[in-house]
Amino acid sequence: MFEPSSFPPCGGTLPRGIAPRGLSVRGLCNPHAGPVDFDVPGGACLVLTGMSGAGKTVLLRMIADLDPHQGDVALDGRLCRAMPAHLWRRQVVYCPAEPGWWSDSVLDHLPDDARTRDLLARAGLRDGLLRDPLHRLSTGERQRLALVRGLRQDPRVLLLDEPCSALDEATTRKVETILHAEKARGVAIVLISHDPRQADRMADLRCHMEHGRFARVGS
Ligand SMILES: Nc1ncnc2c1ncn2[C@@H]1O[C@H](COP(=O)(O)OP(=O)(O)OP(=O)(O)O)[C@@H](O)[C@H]1O
Repeated sequence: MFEPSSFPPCGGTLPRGIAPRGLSVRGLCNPHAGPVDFDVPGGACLVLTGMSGAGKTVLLRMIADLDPHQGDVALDGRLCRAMPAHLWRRQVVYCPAEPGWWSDSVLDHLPDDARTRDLLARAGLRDGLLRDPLHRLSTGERQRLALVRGLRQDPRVLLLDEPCSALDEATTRKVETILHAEKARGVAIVLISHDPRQADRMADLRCHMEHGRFARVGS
């Protein structure tokens, strides 16, 4: 059974000012983005903005430990580099702008149970979609399904790359209601959005990226 607490914090003194709570990022960089430093407490949403190519996706992929990087990322003072990758990614869930699927069957990706059906309903998705082949689903349906798949892991951190880019206004609001509920249960969210109104509705913290760096930081 997975026990996050079985990975101890790094002794009494955490390296380079890493926060003892929430998501903490210090000196994170690779050739395409960074270095950046920031903290997202549990229950808060950092909205990441910036022009196409600014480095937003690269930043999320480094936090998820999917791209090579230097610097430190920690959750509740526990360093990513001190933890097996699969355990890190079970807690720190990345939902890409274009979700990947390893089979065409929705049921290969998430179980048909009450929790899934509840999440589907809250995301505005019909139950019957569980029996459909993935290639028949719309872009927006696949986008929301990927979010449901991520939420099924009960993440501590959600890294969301334009999760509503294919959605209409009403469906976007349903997804935002889900994200507010995740915040209320203490999940830290990093959300890439090109929609200023969504940023206003969701952001507790804001960072605007230019050329791989944070050009503006605010709340
Ligand atoms: N593995 C790689 N090799 C070479 N260049 C890369 C690699 N990964 C990312 N880049 C480059 O880094 C830059 C930042 O890419 P990134 O995908 O993070 O942009 P973005 O801010 O998410 O843009 P968008 O809003 O269009 O999604 C881009 O110029 C991209 O081409």
